[in-house]
Amino acid sequence: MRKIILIAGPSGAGKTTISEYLTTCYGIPRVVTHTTRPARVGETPGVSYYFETPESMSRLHLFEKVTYGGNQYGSSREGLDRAWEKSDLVSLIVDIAGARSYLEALGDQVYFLYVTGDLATLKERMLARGDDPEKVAGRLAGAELNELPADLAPQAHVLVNQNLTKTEEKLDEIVKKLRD
Ligand SMILES: Nc1nc2c(ncn2[C@@H]2O[C@H](COP(=O)(O)OP(=O)(O)O)[C@@H](O)[C@H]2O)c(=O)[nH]1
Ligand SMILES: Nc1ncnc2c1ncn2[C@@H]1O[C@H](COP(=O)(O)OP(=O)(O)O)[C@@H](O)[C@H]1O
Repeated sequence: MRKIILIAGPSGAGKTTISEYLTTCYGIPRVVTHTTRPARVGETPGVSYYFETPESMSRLHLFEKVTYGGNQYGSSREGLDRAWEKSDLVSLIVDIAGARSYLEALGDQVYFLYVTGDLATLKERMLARGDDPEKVAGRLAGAELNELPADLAPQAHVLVNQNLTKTEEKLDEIVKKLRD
């Protein structure tokens, strides 16, 4: 059965690191999402994002959509199917609202990985990564924190990403289980 590893959690928790590990070590592709914002220098269409117009965006079958800074972002059935053509197991980083939409739409095809860590560590990592210090506080409060809601907790596999080697060992076990 085709499956998707949904990766959610606070900023700085290690979602990108985990998604890249899955790609590098297991060839698990990340589902590419869509946006109406212009491509930045160095971004490749179809790799960074699928770059859309509001019109082409409206024709997609979107699981969920958000607007940031006047630009639309969304993940689509089409993008998921394209990733599934490459591999039966794919990953996608989503916020909690997105995770909810996928769990509702795809049920047991979803492996919901909730990555987290203690707030002091997340803050340190974001600053070390070069994030704007003014934005860091915002990302660790309110809805932006992407806390795990109580109703989604039974479906979540919580991974506390502290020691990277231990995290990678857990990911190895997860992939083995999902591919068996
Ligand atoms: N809900 C949702 N958010 C997305 C999607 N694609 C990208 N985003 C989010 O949109 C936000 C802005 O992305 P972007 O313009 O690339 O800027 P940056 O990630 O802040 O450099 C980020 O928080 C992304 O995670 C999507 O398909 N759905
Ligand atoms: N287990 C870990 N130990 C130390 N640093 C880590 C660990 N996991 C991730 N990092 C680093 O922390 C920062 C945030 O990780 P990232 O994957 O970008 O998080 P997210 O995508 O959830 O915002 C990055 O600079 C990354 O290299």
